[in-house]
Parts: sequence; C-alpha cells; structure tokens
Amino acid sequence: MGVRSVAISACGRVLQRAFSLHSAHSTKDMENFFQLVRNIVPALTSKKHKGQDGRIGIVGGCQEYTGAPYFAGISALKVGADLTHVFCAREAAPVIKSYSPELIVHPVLDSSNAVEEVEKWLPRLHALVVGPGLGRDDLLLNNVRGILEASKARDIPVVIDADGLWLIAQQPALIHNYQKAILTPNRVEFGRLWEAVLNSPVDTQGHSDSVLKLSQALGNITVVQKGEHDLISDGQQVLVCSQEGSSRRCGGQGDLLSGSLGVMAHWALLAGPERTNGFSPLLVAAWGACTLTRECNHQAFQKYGRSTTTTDMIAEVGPAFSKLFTT
Ligand SMILES: NC(=O)C1=CN([C@@H]2O[C@H](COP(=O)(O)OP(=O)(O)OC[C@H]3O[C@@H](n4cnc5c(N)ncnc54)[C@H](O)[C@@H]3O)[C@@H](O)[C@H]2O)[C@@H](O)CC1
Ligand SMILES: Nc1ncnc2c1ncn2[C@@H]1O[C@H](COP(=O)(O)OP(=O)(O)OP(=O)(O)O)[C@@H](O)[C@H]1O
Ligand SMILES: [Mg+2]
Repeated sequence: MGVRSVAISACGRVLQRAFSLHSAHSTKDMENFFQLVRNIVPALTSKKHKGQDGRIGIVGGCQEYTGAPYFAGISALKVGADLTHVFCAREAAPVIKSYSPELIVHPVLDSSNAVEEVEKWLPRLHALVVGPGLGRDDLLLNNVRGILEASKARDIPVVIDADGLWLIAQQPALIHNYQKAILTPNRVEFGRLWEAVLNSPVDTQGHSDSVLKLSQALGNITVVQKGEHDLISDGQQVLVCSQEGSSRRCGGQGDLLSGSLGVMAHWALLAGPERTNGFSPLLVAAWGACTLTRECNHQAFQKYGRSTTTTDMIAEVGPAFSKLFTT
C-alpha cells in the first residue's frame, strides 16, 4: 500500500517526504496544496440559487454548551455555506438563536422522536457536523447514534468532533469504514479513540504513524489530529498542516475548524478527485479547513494578543479565506 507523509510549508511547498513506499502520487502533485483547495471552492456567480453552495447541519448544543454549536454553525456560513441548521436540545435553542439570526435552530435533539425530526431534513442537507457542544447525556447520545445511522444510509458526509467522538469511542463500529466520515480529535480525544479502537494506550501522539494507524484501524476513514501541527490521514497518506497560528489556545477553535470542514467537505466531494489531482477530496478539504483555522488564529492574535477569543477568529474568516484561497 502506498504510504506517504508530507510536510507542507506555509506557502504550500513540500518541505519533506518522511517516508514513501510505492506511492501512487508524485511529489509534484503535492507542490501546491493551496491550488488544490482553490480548485474545490465553488465560483460565485449570479446563476446560483440559495443553498447550492452548502446546506450544513450541526448536531450539538445542550444545557451546558451553547457556544460550540454556534461557533461551528456561524463558521460554516462565514466560509461560504448558504444555510446552516443547528439540531440541539430544547433548552439550548433559544440561547443559540439569540446569538445569531443567521442560524436556523431546531430544538429536537432530546425529544423522543429526535431521529425522525432530523431525518426529515437530511435530504436537504449536504453535510453534517456532529458533536460540538453535544454533551454526554445518554439520551442525546442514543439519538445521535440514530442520526448517524440515518446519515450513513443517505451517504451524507459527516464531520465528527468533540462529544461526537466520545460516542465513537464507545461504539467505533458506528463509523467504521464509512468513507464520508472525518474525525477531528484534539489530543485527549485522539488518545480516547486510540484506546477504544486499538486496545492499548497511545504511545506516539503527534506522529504521522499514529494518525495513519488510527485511520486504518477505523477502515481508512479520514482523521485530523489537531495540535501544534495538524496531522491528516486517510489511511494511505499523511498530510501535515503547519500554517502559522499563534500561542493563544482559547476554547472554540476546534468548533471553527469542524464547521469550516463541514462546508469544505461538501465542496470537495462535489468537485471530485479530478479537481484534487487524484488526492482524496476529504484530505484536501481537511487540509484547507486546518490551514484556514490556523490563519484566523494568526490574524486575530496580531490584533488582540492574549485577549483573542474565538469570536475574534471568526471575524477573520473572510479576510483569511481571501488571503489563502482566492485567486
Ligand atoms: N463555548 C462552548 O460552548 C465550548 C464548548 N466546548 C464543548 O465542550 C465539550 C467538552 O470538550 P473538551 O474539549 O473539553 O473535551 P474533553 O472534556 O474530552 O477534554 C478534556 C480536557 O482535555 C484538555 N485538553 C484539550 N486539548 C489538550 C491537549 N492538547 N493537551 C492536554 N490536554 C488537552 C482540555 O483542557 C479539557 O479539560 C464539547 O461538547 C465541546 O464541543 C468546546 O468546544 C469549547 C467551547
Ligand atoms: N499547539 C498549537 N499550536 C498551534 N495551533 C494549534 C495548537 N493546538 C491546536 N492548534 C490549532 O487549533 C485548532 C483547534 O485545535 P484544538 O486542539 O484547540 O481543538 P479543541 O480542543 O477541539 O478546541 P475546542 O476548544 O473548540 O473544543 C486546530 O486548527 C489546531 O490546528
Ligand atoms: Mg473540541
């Protein structure tokens, strides 16, 4: 099997090729990942109707956590989705609505017919982001299990983050081998998944071989291990995103990433591998979303330093996207 690990600099050039066995792609393919991301971004034209550039669902939001689904949803819109639906617990809904009139909010996640309520919307959604601010209540997690099953049956791309990853660590079979899944664990979530799937404590956090191994153990689904460098694997290759961010680690940055990735995953799958030089479209989408998140962090930090919060980063999505991906 072809296995590669490639580090890409801030300007998109290949810096190193850590190991290469019979790779199906050449180093030349990797030279400009920025261009591959640009290739998946849909053109803005007057011929389109509302919804065509993305209708994204966020599954999360409970009594304790209302910020996370808001951050994910508003980030999806700021990146370029046309509509964002948040499916959350009843109590969280008025709070999330009050943050933003841009989000469509469904207070259904803790109802007895939650799966049916969300399923009604699935034919209209291009991608789901599952987990930001979901919490770990068994009732909610059981409903989300049903929503994941229904999404898989419809072949909908799903980004799984935060407490969605907690659910996957309890039941890895839920997502095993589903080629339209992307997992976005932070360090702690990665360790939890590793222990659940590989039945041993994680030894080499932050190394390309561990993200590759976890992806393979999950049936070659795309895994984004967030950290000082983001490592992204589809079980065949490992990409490294080292875009300059900052030393500010306020909560919510992962939600910005997962919301952005929801849209970019839809765009990448629509564009297809011919637009991504044969690379897995989800790998390109993940690299694009990581690069964007880190650039937002960098730009916000230039302005606000230690007081930078995720809201400041979200204000940078437009300028950062233009700088990185607009030709
Ligand atoms: N404003 C909000 O509503 C926010 C809600 N959040 C939600 O909070 C819930 C729990 O998320 P957590 O991320 O706390 O998950 P966990 O409860 O699994 O995290 C456990 C701990 O790991 C620590 N940690 C994270 N990265 C680490 C690293 N690189 N090295 C060492 N320790 C590290 C964190 O400080 C946290 O205390 C999720 O639903 C999440 O979406 C977060 O997304 C942050 C913002
Ligand atoms: N040490 C670091 N240096 C630079 N960037 C980092 C570092 N750690 C994480 N990041 C970036 O921050 C973003 C979010 O990663 P993080 O590990 O904070 O997620 P998280 O813990 O899930 O966040 P959240 O608070 O939203 O739950 C990623 O894009 C990642 O690239
Ligand atoms: Mg998180």
